[in-house]
Amino acid sequence: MSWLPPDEDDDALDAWDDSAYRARPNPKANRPRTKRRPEHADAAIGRVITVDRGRYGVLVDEDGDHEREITCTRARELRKAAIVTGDEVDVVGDTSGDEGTLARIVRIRPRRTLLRRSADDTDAVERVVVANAEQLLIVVAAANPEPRARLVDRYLVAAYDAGIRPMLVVTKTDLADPAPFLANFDGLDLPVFTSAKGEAPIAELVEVLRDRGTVAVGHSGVGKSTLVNELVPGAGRATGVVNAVTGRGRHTSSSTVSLRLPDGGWIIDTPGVRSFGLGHVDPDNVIRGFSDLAEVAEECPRGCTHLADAPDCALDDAVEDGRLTPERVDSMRRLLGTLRPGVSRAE
Ligand SMILES: Nc1nc2c(ncn2[C@@H]2O[C@H](COP(=O)(O)OP(=O)(O)OP(=O)(O)O)[C@@H](O)[C@H]2O)c(=O)[nH]1
Ligand SMILES: [Zn+2]
Repeated sequence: MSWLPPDEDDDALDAWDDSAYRARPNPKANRPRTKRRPEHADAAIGRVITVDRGRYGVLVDEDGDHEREITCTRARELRKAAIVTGDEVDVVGDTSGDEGTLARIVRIRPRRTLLRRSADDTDAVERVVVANAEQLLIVVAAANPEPRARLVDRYLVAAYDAGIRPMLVVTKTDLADPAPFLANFDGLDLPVFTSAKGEAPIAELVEVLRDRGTVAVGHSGVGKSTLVNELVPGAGRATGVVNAVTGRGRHTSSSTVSLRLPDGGWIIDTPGVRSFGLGHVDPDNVIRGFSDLAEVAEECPRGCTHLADAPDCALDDAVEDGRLTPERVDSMRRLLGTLRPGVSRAE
């Protein structure tokens, strides 16, 4: 994991690091660093709930008598390891959380799941989005902005790759009938919720979100923050106005934040993105995100690429006999085409 968020300026962080003085020539300071460093056995455990330019908001003693949010910096020994919202971390130093105090994250605990994306499909460098989430709430609008099945396909691939259970919410059903769009996902074991202005399915969502960590993703302007604000009264997630011409939202929520649900569990709101690169995903794993196709592909010859030019690909037979729609197969093939270098795309 070599990715460092672009807003994390290493030099600025060093100013807070107690080992920064090592940069000055000082013969007496030449002892190995490890000897000077305590093992941090007394470290407190916390959950990262906000990340903002090298500062981490960490909740310690969660659900305990002394639960508090403290502000942390990162220890130099973590080097460039990305610390993301949802990470469980060990913190040392002043963990009182008092005004003006700054503790230090010294370790990232093993992650149970990891949602990742890449800048684009040809870029194998992954960007860690969120750690330890159990569910992915994919939010799309029935209109304004127009829903894109391919973006949802991408989220699904990322979810399976991360070991996270996906769910779909279609908002703005007061503006358009979501049925034609939803037909794309008929063959999937994908829980679907619909939401209209003033009629969000809050009670249903509260049930599926309860006591779990859920990360909400979606294109800018789909109404994700509106939904999060209803789920977490007082969350104050900024909501924006969608440009009537472009259908795009202004970038209103710009950071990834964990919010505690009143009935238990966490919802992690992420900034709206237009694309979700999968350059880090092994092409062989892509089909797992298309579970309706994966089932059929079991009948494929060994080593089948499932691409349009693959001989005897079972996906073609399934389209012919109506078990699969051409759109579904095409959607996966396009995605595979962008991930497999050198393979021509049927665009
Ligand atoms: N008609 C209609 N409008 C909605 C609905 N949900 C949200 N909106 C509007 O859509 C616009 C965008 O909503 P936001 O909640 O800011 O969208 P977002 O997905 O959080 O956008 P970013 O913060 O840019 O990521 C706002 O003007 C909302 O009032 C809905 O169900 N129906
Ligand atoms: Zn095949």
